Amino acid sequence: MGTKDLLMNIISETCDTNIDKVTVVGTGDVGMACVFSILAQGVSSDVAMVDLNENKMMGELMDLEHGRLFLNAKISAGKGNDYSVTAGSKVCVITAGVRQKEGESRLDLVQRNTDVLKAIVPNLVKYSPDTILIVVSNPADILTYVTWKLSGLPKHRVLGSGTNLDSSRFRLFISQRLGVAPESVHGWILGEHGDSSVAVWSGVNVGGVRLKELNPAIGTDNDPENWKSIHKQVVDAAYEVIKLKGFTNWAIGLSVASITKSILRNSNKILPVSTYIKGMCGIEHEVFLSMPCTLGRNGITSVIDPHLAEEERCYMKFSAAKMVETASGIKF
Ligand SMILES: NC(=O)C1=CN([C@@H]2O[C@H](COP(=O)(O)OP(=O)(O)OC[C@H]3O[C@@H](n4cnc5c(N)ncnc54)[C@H](O)[C@@H]3O)[C@@H](O)[C@H]2O)C=CC1
Ligand SMILES: CC(=O)C(=O)O
Repeated sequence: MGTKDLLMNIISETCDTNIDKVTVVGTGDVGMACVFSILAQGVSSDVAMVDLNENKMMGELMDLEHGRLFLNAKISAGKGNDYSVTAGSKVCVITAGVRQKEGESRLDLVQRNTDVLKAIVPNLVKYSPDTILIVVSNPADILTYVTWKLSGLPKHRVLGSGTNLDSSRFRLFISQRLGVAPESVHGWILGEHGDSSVAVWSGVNVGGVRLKELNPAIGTDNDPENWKSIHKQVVDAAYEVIKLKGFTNWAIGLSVASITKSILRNSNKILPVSTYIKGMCGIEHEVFLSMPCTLGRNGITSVIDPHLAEEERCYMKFSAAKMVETASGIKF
């Protein structure tokens, strides 16, 4: 008898299945920020990772495992392109692909990252047919559409991380002007995760008071206080961070953890994520853009009609037209 047998009497098999399993594809800067936020916040206790760059991924796995004493979670990694490790995932987060270099827009990445998705999405669905897919790779809205097409999954189980991040930036910048906490500012950025995003100034409220009632010109060019510049700050935010450190990762990691948590906890929380919006806001094309969506273990269970002001509706249509134009050139 060995030490283990002398120490313990085995009375049943350990349970190897976890209803909250999450896979993250891509263990670059964004993927690892997602993994770390999900683990550190206890969103899931079973995280699998896949990346073509095997050395980087195994290095990340070992580094995290050395901290398992503090995480109490199972962490696994599929060697090379082995997706069997992802089997049974309730949520799969796709962060693989190229990122913007200084001067590039998100839309510039569309064909390169579409090609990357072709190698990933069928494998995820093969091993986790009941999964919910969250697309983070850029351009996130178009790639969510591509993922939906490649996966064959119903619309409510394919979503993009969308403007959950942009809305976080929006609420932060408003909160900084007002000297309150970001969570006490209620405001939404909808539409594209990117340059044509739509700031819903008509709905921004703090302490139950709509700022538009106090300052009817808010968000317009006629506002002497120029609150509109905050939206420009949101649009410029990623470019500014990329200029300074080469990429963005921490905020998107936290944003993805919050979306994942809302799904796994069956929370019915409403978050701005990228979803199929044909038929909404006068949009007639098959596009994915961010709208306030209710999230739970079935994925997206409802989409809120944001009752946009006329000008905001025009911006939303412009955002949709931009997506259609960019998507029309891609081959997949
Ligand atoms: N939606 C959002 O809010 C945000 C999206 N992003 C996007 O996330 C993506 C990833 O960015 P980073 O992590 O900074 O890039 P990175 O270069 O650090 O990591 C990308 C990883 O993808 C892996 N990869 C490439 N092809 C693969 C494949 N076929 N299968 C598996 N793994 C593959 C690479 O080996 C690499 O490790 C970019 O497209 C970036 O623009 C970045 C920040 C925010
Ligand atoms: C890079 C990017 O999409 C972001 O940080 O918003």
